[in-house]
Amino acid sequence: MTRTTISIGLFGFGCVGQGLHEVLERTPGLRARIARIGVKNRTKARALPAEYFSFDRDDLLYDPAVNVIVELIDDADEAYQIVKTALHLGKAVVTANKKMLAEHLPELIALQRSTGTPLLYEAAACASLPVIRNLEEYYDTDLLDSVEGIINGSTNYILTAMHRDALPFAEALARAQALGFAESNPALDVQGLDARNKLVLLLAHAFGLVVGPEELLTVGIDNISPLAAAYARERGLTLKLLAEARRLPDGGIAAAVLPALLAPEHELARVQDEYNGLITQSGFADRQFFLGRGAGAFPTASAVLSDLSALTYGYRYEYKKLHQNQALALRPEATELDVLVTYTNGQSSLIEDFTQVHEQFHSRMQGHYLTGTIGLAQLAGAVWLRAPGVSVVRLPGALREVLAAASELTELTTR
Ligand SMILES: NC(=O)C1=CN([C@@H]2O[C@H](COP(=O)(O)OP(=O)(O)OC[C@H]3O[C@@H](n4cnc5c(N)ncnc54)[C@H](OP(=O)(O)O)[C@@H]3O)[C@@H](O)[C@H]2O)C=CC1
Ligand SMILES: N[C@@H](CC=O)C(=O)O
Repeated sequence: MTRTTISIGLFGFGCVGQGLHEVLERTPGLRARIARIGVKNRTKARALPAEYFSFDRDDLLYDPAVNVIVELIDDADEAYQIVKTALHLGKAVVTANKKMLAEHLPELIALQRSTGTPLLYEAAACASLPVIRNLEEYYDTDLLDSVEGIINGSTNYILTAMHRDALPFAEALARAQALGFAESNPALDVQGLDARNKLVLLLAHAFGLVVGPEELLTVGIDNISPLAAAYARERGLTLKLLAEARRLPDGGIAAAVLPALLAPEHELARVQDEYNGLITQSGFADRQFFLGRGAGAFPTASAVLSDLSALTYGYRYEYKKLHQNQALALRPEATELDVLVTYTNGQSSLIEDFTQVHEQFHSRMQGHYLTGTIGLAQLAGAVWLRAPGVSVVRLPGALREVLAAASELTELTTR
């Protein structure tokens, strides 16, 4: 789309939709105007005159004056219908809906190709951080080794408030909701599912690997035990929710979302409040660190604005790495990691799933913990992982290849 004037059919006038309205008012350089706004609740008071609003999606989708659909609603199923219809109608789409994208990515990529219509979604991963376009355009896939980071603003806000301000979990979450950072269903944030949905997008643009969200091991911050928190505190480690995707030496990819303990000098340990931080590691550029606000009305709207601007010069995702990497696959069975597991009585057999146990602690009052090395596939399939009273946290260190680790060990013992 290379029109100079964008006429927007905007779906959603909540935190991000209203943020976009204000951002557009204050950005006269971009010739974009909101023609109509699709919302759901007929009785809600609105900050704009009633004639702007419609409760029928077809009023926007089939309006010949609308040439771009911006989808900013909190209902992933309805969003999917809107986006699909818009692409079929040849209307460019900008969306921030990572749940909808992660659940339908293969179909939406195919649809962009068959209709020749662009679908941009920079705001859907890390809000204000320009990660998608960077991963898509800047890094050659052969040189990119890993992306790892804090990619959910609400959980980082909650963990910061609990650690720095000593707020209880429920109060910290309530503040994240009041500030507009959390999803309408905050379980998506605290259970790690929002980070998982974003990781699906990062995998596609970083490595050309399209996976279903359910293929990624995901553990949130809703189950961190007091014993795990005490373990971190006593050792001066910082708890963060991390998403990681890493190329293995055999060419496969290891990826997961897990709470993790970080040494205080780690860049990500210093990412506070709703900020996100993403580290890329690549062959020649080496280690790079992106930092910025990962949630909120204006930071998210700024990414939507950037996509709108990109549409005016004909930008679209080409998914180049997807074509280069047809054989790439997730390899959880070839990956291991070090974890801390805290548990209550009756779960002691979980020790059998570990390839190495480093430490064990048992207390009738405080519960039990062990630290050790476990395969990613083993962890993902463990029945005890979701059992009441069990809490799993990654220890410092990357996801790594099982065979490489084993051969390093042999090398060490034969020296
Ligand atoms: N908040 C943030 O920081 C970020 C949010 N996002 C994503 O942006 C999207 C919007 O989030 P946010 O603005 O926070 O959500 P809000 O809950 O603040 O607003 C949701 C909006 O969607 C509208 N809506 C819901 N269902 C429908 C429907 N069936 N038809 C039409 N309109 C509907 C609501 O209408 P009504 O006004 O009538 O209730 C409301 O205006 C989500 O996908 C979210 O994941 C992405 C990055 C950051
Ligand atoms: N709920 C999300 C909003 C932005 O994507 C988050 O907290 O990161």
